[in-house]
Amino acid sequence: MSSQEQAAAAGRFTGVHQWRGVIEEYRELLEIPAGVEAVTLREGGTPLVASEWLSGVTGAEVWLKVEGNNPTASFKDRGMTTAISVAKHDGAQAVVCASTGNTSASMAAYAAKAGLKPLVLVPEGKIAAGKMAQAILHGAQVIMVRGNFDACLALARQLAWDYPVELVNSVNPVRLQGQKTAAFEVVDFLGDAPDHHLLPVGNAGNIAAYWLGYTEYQRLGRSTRLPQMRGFQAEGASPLVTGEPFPDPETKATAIRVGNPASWKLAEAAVHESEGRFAAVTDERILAAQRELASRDGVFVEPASAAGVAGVLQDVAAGVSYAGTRMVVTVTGHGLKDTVTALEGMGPVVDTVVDADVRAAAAAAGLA
Ligand SMILES: Cc1ncc(COP(=O)(O)O)c(C=O)c1O
Ligand SMILES: N[C@@H](CCOP(=O)(O)O)C(=O)O
Repeated sequence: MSSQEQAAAAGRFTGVHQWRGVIEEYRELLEIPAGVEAVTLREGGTPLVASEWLSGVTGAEVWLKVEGNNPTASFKDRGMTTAISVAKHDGAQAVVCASTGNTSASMAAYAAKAGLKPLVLVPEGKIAAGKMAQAILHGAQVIMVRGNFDACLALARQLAWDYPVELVNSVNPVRLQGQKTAAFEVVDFLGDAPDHHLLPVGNAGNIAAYWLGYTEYQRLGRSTRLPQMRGFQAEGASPLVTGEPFPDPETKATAIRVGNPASWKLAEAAVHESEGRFAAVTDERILAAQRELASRDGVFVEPASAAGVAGVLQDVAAGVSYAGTRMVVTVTGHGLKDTVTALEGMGPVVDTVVDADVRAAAAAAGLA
């Protein structure tokens, strides 16, 4: 017996297949130049976690695609490995992005790994502390802009146009190449595409990327069907629902506080071609969904990430039937990124203080 076989027999991790990151796992399906060396933090390979709670609520088989398990704790890493790898391959020295937080955290991490200079433009006062800390610790130069995300993106585009710095927002098509691998993983895991795929939508690159992935897999014969794509936006930032840009988008789900999504047309095409739809969910529903997901399924996501879950609950309350179907709901980023918003509105939840005494603790816990 080889040492690997012995380790496997003993039930230990053998390293037979260590996940290599999305470029090496799916290189032949990615439209990136041949020979690009992967700048990777072993992103992707995230779990599909069965949600007994949502399955019970809907009568469907519901899976959560938990993207907070990526290296910088959001789905952005899938696109950043490709964008930064190609930027480095092409000789870039510096990269820039506009961000509501997660893109900046991801870009900064991959730029650090690649030895590139990261420059971040964020809307002043609207970035969760955890994301800001990530960008700063990874060495980004962070510039606060008096304006919203859409203004930051316009500025980032102009900077990349006028100066030697590569734009790595999702308007860079290489980003979507990486992000489409989430759809590949769903099919690889489930054996086929689900009936419905639900997810939060902000700048709209991700829903476009999933659709790209699903349609490519079907064309390759790796799946037999396509899911209906259902995108959920925060009510105060729901241009894809109303059909008009929001000049002043507002939502507590700061990650999706976007008034004029860059991938508007691609997202509309995904929804139209899949016979899906967009819908808006209120901040109250988003925050309630975030709390329920954490307390019922043990999955802690940031507010924006709960928009798809809020959408499922809203649909069911409105009489939409998912019964008997198979659904995937992407939860896009980890809850630890924004603990302030998570605890807001919960009141004094930890207000019991006792001496280090077992009887006092038992009495306070209602055990005695
Ligand atoms: C946590 C989180 N969820 C959802 C989204 C929305 O993704 P997209 O902008 O690709 O629509 C973003 C970023 O926009 C995000 O950071
Ligand atoms: N939520 C995003 C907004 C920018 O998205 P991108 O996918 O176009 O980079 C963020 O995290 O900044």
